[in-house]
Amino acid sequence: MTHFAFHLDATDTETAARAGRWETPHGVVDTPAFMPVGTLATVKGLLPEQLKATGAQMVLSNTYHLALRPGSDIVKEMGGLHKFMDWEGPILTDSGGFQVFSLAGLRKLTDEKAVFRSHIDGSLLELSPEKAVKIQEDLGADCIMCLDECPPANDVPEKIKAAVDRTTLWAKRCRDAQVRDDQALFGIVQGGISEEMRTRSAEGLVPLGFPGYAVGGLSVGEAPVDMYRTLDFTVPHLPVEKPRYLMGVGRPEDILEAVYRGIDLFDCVLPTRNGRNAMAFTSDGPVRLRNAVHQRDERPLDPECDCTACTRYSRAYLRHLFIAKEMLGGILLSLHNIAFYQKLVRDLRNAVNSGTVAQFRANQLARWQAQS
Ligand SMILES: CCCSCc1cc(N)cc2c(=O)[nH]c(N)nc12
Ligand SMILES: [Zn+2]
Repeated sequence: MTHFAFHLDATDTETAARAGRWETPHGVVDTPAFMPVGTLATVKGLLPEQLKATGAQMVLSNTYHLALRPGSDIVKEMGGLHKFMDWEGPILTDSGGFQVFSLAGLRKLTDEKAVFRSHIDGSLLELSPEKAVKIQEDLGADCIMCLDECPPANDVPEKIKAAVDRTTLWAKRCRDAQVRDDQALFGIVQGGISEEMRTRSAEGLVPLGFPGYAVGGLSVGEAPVDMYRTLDFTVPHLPVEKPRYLMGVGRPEDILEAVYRGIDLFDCVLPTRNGRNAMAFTSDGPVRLRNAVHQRDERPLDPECDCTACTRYSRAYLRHLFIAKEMLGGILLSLHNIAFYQKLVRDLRNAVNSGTVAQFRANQLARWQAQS
């Protein structure tokens, strides 16, 4: 693995927060980093140059969806994901397991593989560790994920344990199935909200020597306090010198709390999904643009934001676009929300470098809570 290096530039003195740089074959990722989700090889409604202008360096795509449509073979024939979607920066793909459990009609799950029905045409498909790696090698992302089993947060302990052990078994098979040497394969820690099971999962995965580790199995319905407590006893088991990725998280306050606990990488559909639904994250909390209160409001959405939506348009105009069902509304608000998340992680990086994370967290939470 000659193409990756993670440099820890600063670690906060009072908290587990850190700031670093992750070198990948398609460029450097400054951490903490937020990765916009482009499930079907597009961050919905945004051109790559618009995305780049927000400060986003790395984006996500989804193995399950792309394998079903257009097919990883076609993406490979077109030159791989970077060329296909014209994104020059680093790309991460998920392994597909999470979507098989959450989206597809799971038909059969054994240690060997998962058999499921496509949510598109109902055809019977199967996903094994070896197949998940092969699909991600064909797609050509820089960072790929092991096939894992993510149980519901409130599943019974025996099922959480079984998912941990299957995830470790599958991680070994994924590592042994790799052919390319220019992709970083991450192990995914499972274990629900149980300290014993999280420890079991980390102690099974860390000796396998992955170049980075993801914390999976969270943001699946557990209470925020349970997510934060789980991070408190999971992150210390992960190697300090390797990147840590918290999957599917989250709200701005969740990212704040997770950076505080030592997480480096994040992805979440909230900025783009909420943007398409007229909900904006701002420095003073959420703003719902369809609300009549904005009808004659000439102020910008967020005076502390320098994105296109906030520098060129009023709240009145943004509300008009949504009421008129104009597609520009969803585009502008997706752009703004991603710019908001990029500013949040940028401010957090600066707070780590200046040793002020605890103060930044207290001030930010007070400001957001004052509005809710
Ligand atoms: C493009 C989607 C990226 S993150 C999806 C995701 C989200 C959440 N919340 C958990 C998991 C998980 O436990 N395992 C896997 N593979 N993926 C997860
Ligand atoms: Zn903005």
